Amino acid sequence: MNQHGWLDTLAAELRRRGIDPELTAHVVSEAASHLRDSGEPPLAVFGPPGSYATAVADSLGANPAAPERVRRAAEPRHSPPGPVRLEVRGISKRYRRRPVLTGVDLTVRAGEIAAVVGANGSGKSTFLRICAGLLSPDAGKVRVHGALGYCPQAGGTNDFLHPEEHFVLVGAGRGMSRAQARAAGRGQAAALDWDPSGRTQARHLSGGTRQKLNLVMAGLGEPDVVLLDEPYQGFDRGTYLDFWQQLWRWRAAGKAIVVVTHLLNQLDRVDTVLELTPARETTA
Ligand SMILES: Nc1ncnc2c1ncn2[C@@H]1O[C@H](COP(=O)(O)OP(=O)(O)OP(=O)(O)O)[C@@H](O)[C@H]1O
Repeated sequence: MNQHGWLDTLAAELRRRGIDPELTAHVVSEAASHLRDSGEPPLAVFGPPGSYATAVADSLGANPAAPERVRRAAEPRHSPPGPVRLEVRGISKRYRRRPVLTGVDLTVRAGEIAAVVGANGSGKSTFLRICAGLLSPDAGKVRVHGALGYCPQAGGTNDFLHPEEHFVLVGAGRGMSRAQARAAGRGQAAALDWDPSGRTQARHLSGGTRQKLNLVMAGLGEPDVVLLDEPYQGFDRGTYLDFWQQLWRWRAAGKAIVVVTHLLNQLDRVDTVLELTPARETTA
C-alpha cells in the first residue's frame, strides 16, 4: 500500500470509529507530515491503518472493544499517539522447564504509557529485560524504533561513583559531552526534587535516592522508548507524585513508556495495560 492509499484508509478507518471529521483531518495531516519527515513507509512507521485508527480511538476513549490481555485505560487523552516505537510479538520465555512468559504481545506508540501488571513472579521483570535486550526470549521478537532507556528494579548504579559521574558515564554512551550529561542529569533530578551535585558515592545514597539516580539515567539523552521496572520503590509521596508528572511530561514529548507496577490504582494514569499471569509448570 502506498502512502496515499495508507492515509486514505486511515481517514476511512477513523471515520468508521466515529472520530469527528475535524480531528480525523488533523490526525491524517500529522501522520502525513511525520511520514514526510521520516521518509519511511507508513506500514513500518505506524503499522496497519486499522490498528493505528484503533489506537487513536482508544486514546480518545472512543473504542469500547479492547482485547482481553492488553486493555486500554478508560481515561481519555487529548493528543493522539504517534508512530510505533516498541513492538513485541509472541514472546515466550522459560527458566529450565518452567514457563514464565507465553506468547506475549505489546505495541507502544510515541506518546503512550503502557503499564505491565501481574502478581509476584508473573514475569514482569523478565519481560522488561527482554524488551531491553538484556535477556533473550525463547520465541518471539522485539523491535525498538529509536533509542532506548532502561531503569532496572534494583542495581544499575556503581557503588563507588557519585551521581554526576553516573550521568557522565551514561551520557558518553549516548553521545553527550560531560557538560551536557551533567546539565541534563541535574535538570531531570530537579524534576524529582533532588540535588545530585553532592559527592556521595552511590553505595551511601538512600534506596529512594538510588532509584532517582536510576530514573535520571534512564531518561538521559532523550531516548524514544523508556522502560521502567518499578522505579519508584523507596520514593516518598512527594517524589512519587513528581515521578508521575515526569512520566506525563515524557509522554507529552512523544516518548513511548513502559512501566512495571504492582499498584492497580495507577492504571487510570496510563494508556495501555498489559496483564501478565503466572504461567503453570509443565509436566512434560
Ligand atoms: N535467572 C532466573 N533463573 C531461574 N528462574 C528465574 C530467573 N529469573 C527469574 N526467575 C523466575 O521467573 C519468575 C518470574 O520472575 P520475574 O522477576 O520476571 O517476575 P516479576 O513479575 O517481576 O516478580 P516481582 O513482582 O516479584 O518483581 C519467578 O518465578 C522467578 O523466580
